[in-house]
Amino acid sequence: MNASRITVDSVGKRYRPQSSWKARRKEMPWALRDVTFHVGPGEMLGIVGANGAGKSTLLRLLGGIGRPTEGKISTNGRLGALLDLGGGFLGDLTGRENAMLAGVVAGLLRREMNERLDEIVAFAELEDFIDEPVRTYSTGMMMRLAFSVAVHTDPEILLVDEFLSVGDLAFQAKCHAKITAMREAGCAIVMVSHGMDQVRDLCDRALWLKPGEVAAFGSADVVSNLYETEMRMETLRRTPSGPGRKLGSGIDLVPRENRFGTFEMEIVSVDHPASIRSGEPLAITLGYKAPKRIDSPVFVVSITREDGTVCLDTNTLLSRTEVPDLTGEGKLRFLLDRLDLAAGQYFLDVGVFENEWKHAYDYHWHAHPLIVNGAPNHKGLVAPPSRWEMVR
Ligand SMILES: Nc1ncnc2c1ncn2[C@@H]1O[C@H](COP(=O)(O)OP(=O)(O)OP(=O)(O)O)[C@@H](O)[C@H]1O
Repeated sequence: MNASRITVDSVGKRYRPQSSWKARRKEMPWALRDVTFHVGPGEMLGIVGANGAGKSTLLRLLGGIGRPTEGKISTNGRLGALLDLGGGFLGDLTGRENAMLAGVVAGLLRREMNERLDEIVAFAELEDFIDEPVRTYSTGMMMRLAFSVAVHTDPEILLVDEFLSVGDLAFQAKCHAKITAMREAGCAIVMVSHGMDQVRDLCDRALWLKPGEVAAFGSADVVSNLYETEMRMETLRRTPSGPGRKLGSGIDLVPRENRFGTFEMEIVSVDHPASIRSGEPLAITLGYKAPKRIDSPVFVVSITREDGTVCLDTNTLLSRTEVPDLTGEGKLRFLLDRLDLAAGQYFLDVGVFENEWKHAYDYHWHAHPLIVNGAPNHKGLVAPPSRWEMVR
């Protein structure tokens, strides 16, 4: 039981150029180099890194697709892989037929799959569509089916590529619960993710890849913090110095003081009440301006206390709000049904980020004050509705 499910020893991968004789003589760069780790039963490893860092290459190698150019990978256990969000399905076959096929490919008998199909379909919430061809499915439906099949084939090793970024919140919660149950049953999981919160929440350890090298490997908390620190440094490096700008609300924004980013896209207005009573709703409307098209940026809102304590920190990725590619000017609203904070002085920090968190386009830090009044019967940070009762 204690033996590793996955052992990766000094693995490197260099693709062979396919195109011309001339290209073939040129050496390709290493897509991966010197990667070493192991994943034991019940452990979960997150792989993080920017585009082209080698995450999918590593996941594919773990799944037995292709061979490492150097080093050795050994796996010990039945493999379930979810590498391309259901892209492996055949469009003309129905959901049921595809599920059956995927299960048999994963090593189950047809009889075993027949017994599990109802459960698979119910988990994927596709009862009404399972006999339709999958070409009529949305990406979300395909992903739900692929995930459901993968987790119902009793894998001892599960490889997943970004699956948790698709689908609604309720389904995500179900996936999380299923993953926890699988880990408790001894399944080793490797997940590629761009979301550091997800890595922190779900994974024990994380591997940060940069093109051709391992940038860090260790506890999920430490590695995701390092990754985020690098993102902050990159934002600072890219922030041009220049004149400040006054927002309509009278707020002064000064680059490198309370404003950071490349400013390829800007937050041009932040509308919110200057003060609210504890327990009231809060709406923050962000006006943006993007002279050139920005691919699905991530909007961020956090509420911090004067002393730097973060009271709330959320973003469109975390709340699974799809932000389309944006050009020109527009607005976006963040709504909090109630803000149960203790009375005091807070700041709304707002930002818009590159969709893989590589850097900020525009981030306003401690520029927008918010005063919370009321809540006389609470000390501390939060002040939800409360009462005392004598128990007899
Ligand atoms: N089949 C292939 N043939 C040649 N080069 C490839 C192939 N697949 C990937 N590469 C190259 O290997 C490197 C790593 O790519 P990989 O897709 O593994 O990165 P990634 O971290 O998964 O990126 P992304 O987040 O964009 O999916 C890149 O330089 C890529 O161009």
